[in-house]
Amino acid sequence: MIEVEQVHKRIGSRDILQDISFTWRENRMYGIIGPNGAGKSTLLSLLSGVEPYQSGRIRLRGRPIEQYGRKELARWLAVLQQEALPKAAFTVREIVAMGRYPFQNWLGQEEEDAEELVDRALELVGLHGMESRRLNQLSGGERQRVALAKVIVQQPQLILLDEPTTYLDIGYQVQLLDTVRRLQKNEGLTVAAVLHDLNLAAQYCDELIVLQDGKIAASGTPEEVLTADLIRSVYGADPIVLRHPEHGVPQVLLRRGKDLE
Ligand SMILES: Nc1ncnc2c1ncn2[C@@H]1O[C@H](COP(=O)(O)OP(=O)(O)OP(=O)(O)O)[C@@H](O)[C@H]1O
Repeated sequence: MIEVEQVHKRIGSRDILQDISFTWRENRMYGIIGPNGAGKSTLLSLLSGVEPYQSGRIRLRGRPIEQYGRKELARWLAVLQQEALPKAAFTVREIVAMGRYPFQNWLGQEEEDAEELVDRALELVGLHGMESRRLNQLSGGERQRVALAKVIVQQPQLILLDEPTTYLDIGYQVQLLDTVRRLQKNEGLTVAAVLHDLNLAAQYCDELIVLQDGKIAASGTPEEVLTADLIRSVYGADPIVLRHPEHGVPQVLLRRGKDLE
């Protein structure tokens, strides 16, 4: 689905990403983790085709990403970014329906019944009944769910999520990631999410990539990657790593400073 080969991204005189290589397959959920400023969002922008890079190669379904037109990319790749929602006072329903733009002809018509898709997406994210509310009348968490519904109506093969759980309380964090994971499994999609919460990353992702200073510090299954040593060396925190009592995946407990004992 995605092949990234020795990609290098420079902004000004700074190397933001260096020597990035990996292959992502269909029907998998990938997590991108790492400290602030490591290059996670930049990597996601490169994969979505909106950012150029200096050297290396990104191939989507065997074709270099540069060869795709905007609309063609949007027909099978969707990015969840709350900041990318329109600022003006559109209704929830209007915004979610905007996810169908790539499928419309120049008259704004399309073959699929978009209304039905919008209804289903609103239902899936629990926003049914709020469809005529305006975006500026919603909380951060509700807006995040609008952004997910807009992604769902796009019916993408690949979903890129940039910190999707920001603004969400723990109940909605689990609900959002459950929805994404169910969709990924039911439709056989590829999903990649930048996540700060290592415990959620371990529970939802098949594989993780750890970025540090623009380079891949580790990659593999959560079991392989989330060790106390790795977390210490990448984040400078000294954690306790346990197994989840139900799922067996690694879970990270933080320790406060020794002087506070
Ligand atoms: N337009 C830009 N101009 C200059 N530097 C930039 C630009 N965009 C990003 N950077 C720098 O590139 C580095 C990587 O940024 P990026 O946003 O990809 O990191 P991140 O891992 O997503 O961080 P965070 O966890 O804080 O969101 C940072 O040091 C950032 O300051």
